[in-house]
Amino acid sequence: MRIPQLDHARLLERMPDEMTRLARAVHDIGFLTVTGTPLTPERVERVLDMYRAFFVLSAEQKRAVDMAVTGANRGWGAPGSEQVDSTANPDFKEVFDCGFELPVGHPLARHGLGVYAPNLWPESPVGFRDEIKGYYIDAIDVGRQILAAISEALGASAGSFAEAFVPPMALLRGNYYPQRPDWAGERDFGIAAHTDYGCLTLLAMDGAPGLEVRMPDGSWQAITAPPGTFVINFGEMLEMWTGGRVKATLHRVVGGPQERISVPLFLNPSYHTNVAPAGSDQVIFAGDHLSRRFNETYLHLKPAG
Ligand SMILES: O=C(O)CCC(=O)C(=O)O
Ligand SMILES: [Fe+2]
Repeated sequence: MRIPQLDHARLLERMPDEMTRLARAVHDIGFLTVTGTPLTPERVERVLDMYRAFFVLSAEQKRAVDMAVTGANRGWGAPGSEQVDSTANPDFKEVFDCGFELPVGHPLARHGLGVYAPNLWPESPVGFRDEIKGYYIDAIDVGRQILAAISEALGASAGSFAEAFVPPMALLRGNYYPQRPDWAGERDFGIAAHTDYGCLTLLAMDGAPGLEVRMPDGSWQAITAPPGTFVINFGEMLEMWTGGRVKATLHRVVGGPQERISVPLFLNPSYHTNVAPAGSDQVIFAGDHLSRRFNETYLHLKPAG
């Protein structure tokens, strides 16, 4: 089975064969690639270069924006700061996370919610904040367009979906994977097997190999994409919300001889969106699910004890 390759323009035009392929991809594999979005290869290269220039800074410099001394997940996450699989060791990747900042006076701002925590921006590299923030905004738009197409492909109205993402708890991450370390054993991963927590992940990467997807037959299939092609997958909330019609698929990075940078945009709905199966009488707030998963996986957010 192959991971389907879709075209953004054809999805925007709602071309029937592309919509059918989309509906199958979200259900059967839960992974696909998309080309032809407004996020050009040159733009993605610039974003990758910015993250690369940040990650090569010394640990001492990066510590100025270390999320570990905050109560949230904004800024730098050192190697070993996240454990996405409790049966594996903490991941050897390092990350930089930024998220949605609520406008001053927004009703949710009063609650000091970690999922809308203020961003931490490094002083170096120059231009980092503008480049990354700009990409964050535009990547959310592309993610929303793909979600709208999915909602229509599944027979729901795209409009009813859209308001659930205002304001989004979207998180943009830069992942840096060094070469797989000499000391790494069988429980050590760049990122251990996990499902993403939210709805849709729009994942850019530098073209180096590393990502593996758990296929329906249980095998791990390698996938890579050049800048400008996006790997799309789905998270736990969308699987719940759609009653399993969209799959949240396991994936991992074992790591190899080549270092690697990837940039996932995790598109999550607004805090009070009910992501319980549509039509059920359960209530599961998106913000509660996301906070719980953050608290389980970021070592500095784990409750003591
Ligand atoms: O690096 C990758 O390709 C995947 C990253 C990932 O799965 C994640 O950050 O959730
Ligand atoms: Fe992931």
